[in-house]
Amino acid sequence: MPLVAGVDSSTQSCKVVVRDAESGALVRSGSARHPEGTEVDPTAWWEALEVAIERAGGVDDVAAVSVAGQQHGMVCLSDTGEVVRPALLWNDTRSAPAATALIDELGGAAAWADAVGVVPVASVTVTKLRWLAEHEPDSAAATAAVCLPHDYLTWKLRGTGDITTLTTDRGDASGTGYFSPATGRYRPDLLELALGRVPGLPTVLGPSDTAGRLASGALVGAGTGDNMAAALGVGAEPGDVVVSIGTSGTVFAVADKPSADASGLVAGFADASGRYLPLVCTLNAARVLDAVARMIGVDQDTFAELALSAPPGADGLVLVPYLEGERTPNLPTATGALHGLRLANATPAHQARAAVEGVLCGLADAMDALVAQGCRADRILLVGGGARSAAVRQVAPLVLGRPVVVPEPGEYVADGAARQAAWALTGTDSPPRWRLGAVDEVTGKPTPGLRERYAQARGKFLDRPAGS
Ligand SMILES: Nc1ncnc2c1ncn2[C@@H]1O[C@H](COP(=O)(O)OP(=O)(O)O)[C@@H](O)[C@H]1O
Ligand SMILES: O=C(CO)[C@@H](O)[C@H](O)COP(=O)(O)O
Repeated sequence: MPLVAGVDSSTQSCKVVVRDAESGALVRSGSARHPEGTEVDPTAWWEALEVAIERAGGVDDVAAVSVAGQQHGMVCLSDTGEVVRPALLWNDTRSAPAATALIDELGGAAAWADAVGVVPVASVTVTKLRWLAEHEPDSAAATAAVCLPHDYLTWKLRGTGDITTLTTDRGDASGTGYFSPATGRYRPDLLELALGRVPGLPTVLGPSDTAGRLASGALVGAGTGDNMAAALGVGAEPGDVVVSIGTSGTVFAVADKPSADASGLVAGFADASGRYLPLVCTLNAARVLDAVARMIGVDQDTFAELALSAPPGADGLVLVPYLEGERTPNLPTATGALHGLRLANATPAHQARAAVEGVLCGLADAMDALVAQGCRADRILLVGGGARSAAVRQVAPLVLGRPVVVPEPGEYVADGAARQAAWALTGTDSPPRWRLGAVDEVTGKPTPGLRERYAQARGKFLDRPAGS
């Protein structure tokens, strides 16, 4: 049976899986770390991809490969295909004032939601281009083409070196702020509004299209954004809500119609199957747990044990998790806060519990916003690195207020990319059916008063110190 490879070039690392194209069975895998920070030289992602491929036993024997990547990152290329400046990532908040200006200039949030399905916040690529034009005009002038992380890696894999051959897909393009998921077309006027001109853009491929070939002759699929790939990886269908706890916290659903939420809470993305992917994203998820584990001086497993040893609701201790500022709600200069501290709850266990509950309360708010947009939440699937935590798995239904289905720990973004590669190979109308594998259904009684207490606390925090 032919093999296919899927890549997840996410914020913290690059993961590669090699699977059987027909059954989806995992054959081998590898990963490599990415540099820290909210601006990263894209060549570091390429180097990490090469290492991860090697650790996965290479791709010389695969028949097709697809790349999924962290969304929104601004990759600027010169006319000879050199990187002009480090990419600004989805979690870089410096373009928040540019987002506000662009909203005003187009006539308000509803105008953006109608045009491209998203209301710009600092994460969205179009705001980063405005920041570039204002703060680094030389880099802006040197930018002959702009693309996204998965577009860049897909192009590097094909090795043409010619920026006119860049490709993307409608899923990732829908996170730029200059592509309309509803029409399937770029909005060059919005790009011009941001940057003052229209640089070269990747060609938008369909879900099972081929971008080109590797030197080995293997097909290169269209690739997509990491959340779109995760939806493919878990086989999400309308009625499913996926909650992903990675560097970002995301809550999303597959939908048959495009969405346009003028409140800006729900981003109306396209998916990787030809449908749509309304999504809410927070900047603060697994890394909040990492940070609190560090603060109390324990590893992940001890952190989870501590969190589960504290009572639900942490005896009133509430963590507002805005350590990175926040995107949903749109509070780019916010910081985190601990509220309700008393002698009785001043313990590592209470802090661990409050951290898990705080992150999940933010995602429960996100799920409410998604449901308010008309998405059904018949089944909730929990994935991402944070879902490896026993505390997250057990506390999730107590906060989300419904049973939660947890697939076996795995790399669902890379799996989704592999499934897309298999689809490019077969050329069928829909992606091949791969079995999801064992799932664990976790239930529990919702914690009384927890979300109300979080709602009381979430607006109370200090802003970041000036200049930081
Ligand atoms: N057992 C665990 N408990 C808690 N967090 C975990 C555990 N395993 C991994 N993580 C966290 O998951 C995060 C990485 O998740 P991942 O989905 O790979 O992120 P990304 O795709 O954004 O790079 C890291 O912050 C890591 O600390
Ligand atoms: O910005 C978004 C979604 O809109 C993020 O979800 C990024 O796509 C990064 O994903 P992870 O690295 O956290 O998986």
